[in-house]
Amino acid sequence: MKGNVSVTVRVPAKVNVQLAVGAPRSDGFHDLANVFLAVGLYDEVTVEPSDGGLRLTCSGPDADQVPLDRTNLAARAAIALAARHGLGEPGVHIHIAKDIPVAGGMAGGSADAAGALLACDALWGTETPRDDLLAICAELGSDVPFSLVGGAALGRGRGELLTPLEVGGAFHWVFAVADGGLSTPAVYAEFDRLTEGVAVPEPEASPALLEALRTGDPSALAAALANDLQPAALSLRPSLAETLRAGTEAGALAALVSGSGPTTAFLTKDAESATAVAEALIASATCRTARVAVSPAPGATVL
Ligand SMILES: C[C@](O)(CO)[C@H](O)COP(=O)(O)OP(=O)(O)OC[C@H]1O[C@@H](n2ccc(N)nc2=O)[C@H](O)[C@@H]1O
Ligand SMILES: Nc1ncnc2c1ncn2[C@@H]1O[C@H](COP(=O)(O)OP(=O)(O)OP(=O)(O)O)[C@@H](O)[C@H]1O
Repeated sequence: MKGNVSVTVRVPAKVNVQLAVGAPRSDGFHDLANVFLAVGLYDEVTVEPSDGGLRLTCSGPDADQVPLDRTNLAARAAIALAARHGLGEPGVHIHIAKDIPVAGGMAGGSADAAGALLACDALWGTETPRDDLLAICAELGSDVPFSLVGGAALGRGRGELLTPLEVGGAFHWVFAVADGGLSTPAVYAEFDRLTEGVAVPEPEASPALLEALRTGDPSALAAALANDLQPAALSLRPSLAETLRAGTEAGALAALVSGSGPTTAFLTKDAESATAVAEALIASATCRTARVAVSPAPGATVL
């Protein structure tokens, strides 16, 4: 074990620039072609030794929506890592400084899990091999491996089998944060309901989209953005259509629901346009707030 220092890890949010969803599998998950892009909105996870067993605290504007018991994904990550090394019940205080919208389709809980895992590994000096960390991430949730890795990646299987992707430039985004969250399982269930009786094709990554990422071309990426969960999120939250329209009318190149929503994402041509779209979205009163962010962002990083 290393000394009594604290360790802080910074972890990005994500947007799915393509989310192709297949038919439901026998284990209840869906096979995906999930093109993840990490964006520069971050949670920070700090861990330090605790005499009182596992303790969790959270700060930030949405902190009251974050569970502070063992169901929190960050707590589950610490418990899983301790078990992997036979350390028993972890004596650790985990603090989450939360800036990623909660239940917003931006993988906030997954970010905290990846952050806690990396931070505890550093605090405890357990030096877990990267592949083992990724395997623990995959057990914690389908989005968690990407939160560790960051950048851009294609996720196959249920999203946990990652292939890194090249990104040729910076993309400027606006994220409109909605009031309240959407449950990810509920959105997948709505996808199943809406596609009942329809032959759902095998999910495939779009070559045009991968090329747009590779060349860093925002107009080409805007034309290729696609989210198969968007009709389901709109069905559960019809008011999101107004937010999408407000951002498009304000000059965004393209608009889509982020993952399972209800956060909506707007790709813009540059930083100046992103600021203008964010201001217009706030003025439209079709969202709680709007945030600008640049991608790609690095994965979980010890500060
Ligand atoms: C919508 C996305 O955020 C896009 O990246 C992810 O697919 C969701 O990933 P996540 O929140 O890490 O989801 P998990 O915690 O693994 O699974 C939660 C629930 O979402 C549904 N789920 C998730 C991933 C997947 N490939 N198929 C699914 O059907 C299942 O009902 C599952 O029980
Ligand atoms: N560390 C955490 N931060 C936020 N929510 C958490 C955390 N751990 C568990 N949860 C629970 O998970 C639910 C989903 O929160 P989260 O912010 O991860 O959603 P999300 O961003 O929509 O996830 P995804 O994009 O991966 O589907 C919350 O409503 C909360 O009850």
